[in-house]
Amino acid sequence: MTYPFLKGHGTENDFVLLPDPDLHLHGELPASRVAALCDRRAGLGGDGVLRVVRARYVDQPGTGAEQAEWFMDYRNADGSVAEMCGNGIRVFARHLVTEGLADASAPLPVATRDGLKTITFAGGAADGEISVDMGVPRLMGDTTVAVGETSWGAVGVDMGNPHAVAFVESVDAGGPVGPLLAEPTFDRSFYPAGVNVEFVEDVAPGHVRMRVHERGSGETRSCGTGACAVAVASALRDGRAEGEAVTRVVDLPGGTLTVDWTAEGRIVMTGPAVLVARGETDL
Ligand SMILES: N[C@@H](CCC[C@H](N)C(=O)O)C(=O)O
Repeated sequence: MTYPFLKGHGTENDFVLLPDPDLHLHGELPASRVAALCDRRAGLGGDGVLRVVRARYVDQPGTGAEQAEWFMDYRNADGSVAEMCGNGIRVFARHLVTEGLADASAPLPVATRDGLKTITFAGGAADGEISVDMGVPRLMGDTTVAVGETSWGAVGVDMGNPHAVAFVESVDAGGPVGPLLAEPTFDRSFYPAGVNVEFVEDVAPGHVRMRVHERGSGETRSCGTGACAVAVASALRDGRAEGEAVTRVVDLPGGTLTVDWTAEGRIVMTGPAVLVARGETDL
């Protein structure tokens, strides 16, 4: 039996897409199959899997499925389930528009485990940058993270999924953050479900640079929810007032994302999304 797939990325955070509109193709999609697909040597390779499902088959409360035609079923590379993926949802939207399953000229609602997200296509074009209303961030308070013997204070930000943002002198792999081959140490009572850890360096006012170690995927070239968490932590550190609109340009190893914190308190992330391949797999 073979299954259709596509491959795509958003700022080099890369995904295997599994079109499965009527939930016939991939069954339960066990963690072992996700991990096999994401394996970079024995599989297709990816930081995660995006299963494309019609929202009417989703009966989990809180997904917004009743207001959307499509549900993004996101899995990390190790097969674990995550609530939300900021780069993934842009790639998911690119796929829908490219296949004629959605219209780029209108806002596109997509159901996720973190609720309904609304996507807009720059200039209504099917091939431009994509913006996602990521909702209202939830501040979790202060915590600490460590790499080896070096620890930093960090800010907890919930973007639907959990983040710890640490400001550091330099994010270079040759510095204290290092190559991030292993998961940073964090407070498991603060993050009982694990955490995505972002290390951030200032570049210029309103402009930062980051690296990320993702829960369930290891170090990735980019993380959309992570960039949003970083923008929130950076704006708060710089004294953002309640109701003030601020923007952060966030450089990641795989590209640049722009994050707006609106006067209404919502986070809007903008960036590219690219489809690079399609085929069939028997994994
Ligand atoms: N790369 C994603 C985040 C994917 C989920 C994350 N690893 C988690 O487990 O919370 C993004 O672009 O947001």
